[in-house]
Amino acid sequence: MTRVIGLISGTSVDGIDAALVDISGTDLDIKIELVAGATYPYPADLRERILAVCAGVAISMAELAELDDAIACTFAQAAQNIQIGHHKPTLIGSHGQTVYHKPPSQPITPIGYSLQLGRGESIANQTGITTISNFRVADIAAAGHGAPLVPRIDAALLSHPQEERCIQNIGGIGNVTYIPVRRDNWLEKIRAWDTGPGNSLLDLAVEHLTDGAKTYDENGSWAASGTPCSPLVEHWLSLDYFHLPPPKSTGRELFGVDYLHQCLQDAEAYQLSPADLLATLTELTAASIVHSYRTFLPQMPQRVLLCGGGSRNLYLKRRLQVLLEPVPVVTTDEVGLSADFKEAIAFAVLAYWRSMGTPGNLPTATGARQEVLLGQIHSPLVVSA
Ligand SMILES: Nc1ncnc2c1ncn2[C@@H]1O[C@H](COP(=O)(O)OP(=O)(O)OP(=O)(O)O)[C@@H](O)[C@H]1O
Ligand SMILES: CC(=O)N[C@H]1[C@@H]2OC[C@@H](O2)[C@@H](O)[C@@H]1O[C@H](C)C(=O)O
Repeated sequence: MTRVIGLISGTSVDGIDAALVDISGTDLDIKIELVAGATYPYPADLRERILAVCAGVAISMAELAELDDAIACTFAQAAQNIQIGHHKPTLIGSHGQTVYHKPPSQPITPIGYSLQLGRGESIANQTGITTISNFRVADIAAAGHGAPLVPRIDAALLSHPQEERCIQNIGGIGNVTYIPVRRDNWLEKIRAWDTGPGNSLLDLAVEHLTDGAKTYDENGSWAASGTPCSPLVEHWLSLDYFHLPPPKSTGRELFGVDYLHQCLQDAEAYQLSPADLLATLTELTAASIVHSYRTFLPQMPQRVLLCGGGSRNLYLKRRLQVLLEPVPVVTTDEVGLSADFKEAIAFAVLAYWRSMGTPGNLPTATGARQEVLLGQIHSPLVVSA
């Protein structure tokens, strides 16, 4: 058994999800136990700086270096905090903070680009624990998107001998892993891609409507008091991304501030109330997820398992249930895997696999030419007495 810490801050940039996990077994036959999980919010000024960079604000190289290390410090602090009261882990898997993601586009740029800040060498030195980071670069070097990487962990932890499942993460961005029944050549039949916006546009809209007083629509109650505007959703669904066949990945570069401004402009013609606007943006998330299943899956799954912060949005969950009828929609908690900490657990597992020489990507998910080892290993400095 190996005790590992998994760390990630996702595209919502709300804070660092940390999971302390005991892992045993090999490759897809692993067992995990979540010993502790916690979210450590970013200090407000650091969050603002990250969001500005994500939105394309220019910074100098010196500022970039400073930001990289400020993020590494908060990640190292999260790793220190999650260990309190527990035996020390031997490994950290840190995703870091994505600040830029450009998928490959054939034939112009066959190699994509994805930048995660919060350098692993700094986390290793601050914690005294070997840290694996930069998980996306090896997949990108193999002509993959470098995302989504969680599908192989979904396959290991959530596949089923009799049930076809979709695992739907709803973070800032949404992503799905379709897992056929676990038999024969099931691994080759897994499909995965980023479905489009998760909470990113909703969060930005709530901030805009409340002048920054609120950052998200708690439980989806505000949207639930409105009505979605169907013609607008139909119009938004005509965006190229939703019709692009997988493998595909996206980020705040597409579904960020500029896209929301376009949505607000489109909405003016319909004179929507704030609640109607939020209901319409929520519907875009739900409809784009379901549209992508109906368009790109070999068949509809027997069950959908939700995870990520958006699984707490009860209105969004209800809309998904209605659009997916008769497929049941539940959360991964209901099958024993934490919906809040699944991504952090995934980076603990990726670090574990890297330490054992096991590949972490699924070429059918990322489009990479082959399976590759993911992550760069950073040993802590040995301080001589
Ligand atoms: N109780 C709640 N009600 C509604 N929405 C919620 C609730 N709790 C969290 N969320 C939403 O979930 C978001 C955070 O989700 P999560 O932490 O899964 O995203 P992320 O990991 O940053 O993104 P990604 O998976 O794209 O990298 C919040 O920004 C908010 O929009
Ligand atoms: C570049 C990047 O950070 N992508 C994230 C983002 O957030 C959700 C979705 O888009 C997913 O593709 C990915 O994260 C998860 C952890 C993944 O790689 O599976």
